[in-house]
Amino acid sequence: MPATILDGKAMAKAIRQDVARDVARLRERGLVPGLAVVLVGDDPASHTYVRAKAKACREVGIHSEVHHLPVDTPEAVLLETVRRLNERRDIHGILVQLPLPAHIRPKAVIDAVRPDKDVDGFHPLNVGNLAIGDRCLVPCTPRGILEMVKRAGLEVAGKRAVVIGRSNIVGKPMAQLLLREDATVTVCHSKTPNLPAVAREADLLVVAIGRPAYVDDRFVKPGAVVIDVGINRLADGRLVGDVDFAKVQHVAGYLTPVPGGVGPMTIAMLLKNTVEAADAQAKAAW
Ligand SMILES: Nc1nc(=O)c2c([nH]1)NC[C@@H]1CN(c3ccc(C(=O)N[C@@H](CCC(=O)O)C(=O)O)cc3)C=[N+]21
Ligand SMILES: [Mg+2]
Repeated sequence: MPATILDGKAMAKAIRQDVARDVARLRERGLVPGLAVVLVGDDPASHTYVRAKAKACREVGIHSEVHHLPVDTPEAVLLETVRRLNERRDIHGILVQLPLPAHIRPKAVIDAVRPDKDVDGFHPLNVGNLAIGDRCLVPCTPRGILEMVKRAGLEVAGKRAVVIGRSNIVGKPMAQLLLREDATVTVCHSKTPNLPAVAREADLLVVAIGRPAYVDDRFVKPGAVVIDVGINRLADGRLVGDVDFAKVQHVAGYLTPVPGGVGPMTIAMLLKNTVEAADAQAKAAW
């Protein structure tokens, strides 16, 4: 039996409708959630994502603004931009689009964002609070994946989860979230011996390694839930994930497509994080 496809596009649409309702309620109280996206340089993929984020904000009633800086912007100027946004009462979420040009230290920039406006969940305070299990802003992609799994009615507690990839943006926070949901979690990476055998233990397999169609049917236990975080643009313009969809669809029980899987959920969670940040900041101001 072929895998059930987890439709991230449809789920994200439903979430955006929920968020629109939440925004309307905040607006009735005179609170307009505001998101600032800072984009340095002219990377075409980054521009596409930033446009998608702005459109999503517009559709749910979140104020959004894009601060577009030239590729040769000094780090100090970027830091000053972030600090000005930190101090604005009308901006509740700040996202500095990654990757940054090589002359800018991403850590300096991530550390400069006020933790309560850090809608990416990348600041060390949010990372630490996620690990401890305290209140925090959770990174959008892992949060979107968990939301997808729950909306599909799939159980996480007690399951074997394997995460391939250990980035600070996806792999590590994904592992923390799954652990918090009582999964038994293994994190694998390029130095893991016999990766297919380890992956094959998973009831829930999350793939975020950034290699097109790397995970094939040998990595997948029959019936497993397979989440493909990859977005790889091939030379012919096609967008493919890190999972070989054609092969894995015959083995997996559930599978996310690319496009239309994790990507739209990431944007939906950015909207949710922005609304939650606005709500928390308004409460803190009382
Ligand atoms: N500070 C920061 N935060 C991020 O969250 C962040 C970032 N930097 N840098 C880049 C990555 C990538 N990312 C995506 C979001 C949505 C889609 C998405 O919606 N993709 C569509 C297709 C898009 C297309 O067709 O190109 C889909 O999968 O269906 C993809 C990728 C957020 N990122
Ligand atoms: Mg996707």
